[in-house]
Amino acid sequence: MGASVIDTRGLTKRYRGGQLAVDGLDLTVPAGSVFGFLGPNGSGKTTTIRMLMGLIQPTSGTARVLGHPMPRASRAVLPHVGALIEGPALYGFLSGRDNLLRYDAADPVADPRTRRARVEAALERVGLAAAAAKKAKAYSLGMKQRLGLAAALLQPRELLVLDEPTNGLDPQGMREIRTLVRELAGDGTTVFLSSHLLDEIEQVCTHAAVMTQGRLIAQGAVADLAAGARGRLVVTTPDPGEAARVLKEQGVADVVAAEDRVTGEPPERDLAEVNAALVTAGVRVRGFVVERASLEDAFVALTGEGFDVAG
Ligand SMILES: Nc1ncnc2c1ncn2[C@@H]1O[C@H](COP(=O)(O)OP(=O)(O)OP(=O)(O)O)[C@@H](O)[C@H]1O
Repeated sequence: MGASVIDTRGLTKRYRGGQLAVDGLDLTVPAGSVFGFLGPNGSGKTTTIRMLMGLIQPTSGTARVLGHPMPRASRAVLPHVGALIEGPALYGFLSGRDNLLRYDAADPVADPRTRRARVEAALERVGLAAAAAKKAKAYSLGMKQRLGLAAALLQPRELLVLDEPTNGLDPQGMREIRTLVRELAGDGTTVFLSSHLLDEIEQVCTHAAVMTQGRLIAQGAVADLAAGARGRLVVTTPDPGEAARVLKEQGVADVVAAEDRVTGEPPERDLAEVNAALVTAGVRVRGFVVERASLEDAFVALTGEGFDVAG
C-alpha cells in the first residue's frame, strides 16, 4: 500500500438535474491519519463519499481507494473498508448482538466459524457488551450509532469511512463517538470522517480537507491549516476604549472591544512596540498575547466569511 489511502484527481459529479455537487476534487488522505472532511451542509461531502465507496459513478475524474480505482475495484477494496453512511440499518426487535450476528451472516466473505467471537469483540470494542442483549429499539441514538460502528468493525479494516457520525447525537453521545474514533485511529486504522462541525474536526482529526460548494479550498495537517492563518492579538485591560484607539493607531486591523478584552489582527511591526505604545498612552495592560489560530480562523481567512452551517 502506498502512502495515501484515498487519492482523487479531478473527481467531479454532476447530477442528472444539472446540479454540480462535486467539482474537480483532488483529495489525498495519508495512511494512518484521522482525516476530517469538513464542509457546510450541501457542500458535496456525501456525494464524494458515495463515489469513493463505488455507490455512484463520477461524471469525470478518478478515485483510488487503498491503491485501487473505484468503482472498478469495488469488490477487491470494499472488504477492507468499514463504512457508516447515513446511519446504520437496524432491526429494532432484535438485540444489539443479534443484529450483528445477522449482519455478519449476510456478508459472503465472513467466516461463520469465527462469527460469535468477532461479534463479541466488536461489541466490546464499542462499549456495548453490557447492553448486547437489549433490543436495539431500546438503544439511544448514540448506542445505535455505536452498534453501526461495531458492524463496520466485524472484520479488520484498513480504512473506516464515517459520514457525519455524530449527527443528531447529544453532547454525551458525541463524546463517546469521538473517543471511539480516537481509539480506533490509535490501533492504526485510517479514519475518514465527514462533519460540518469545525470544533469536532479540530478535536479529533490529524488532517482535514475543507469543502465549500463542491470545491476543495484547503487540505493538510490540521496544525498546518491553522498555522496558515494568523492568530489574533488579545489585550486584556480595564481601559478598552483607549486601548482600541491606540491599537488602531499602531496598525492593528479589525479591532473589536468587548468588556475588558480588545482583539485585532496583529500588525507586521514588532509587537513590543505596540505594547509600549499602549503603556505610554496610559492604558493599563493586564494581558498581551497572540492567541493561536484555530481552524475556524483558517477557514475565515480562506473564504473571507464565517463558517456557515445553515442548511
Ligand atoms: N441524488 C441527487 N440528485 C440531485 N442533486 C443532488 C443529489 N444528491 C445531492 N444533490 C445535491 O448535491 C449537492 C451536494 O450534496 P451532498 O449531499 O453531497 O452534500 P453534503 O455536503 O453531504 O451535505 P449534507 O451534509 O447535507 O449531506 C447539494 O446541492 C444537493 O442538493
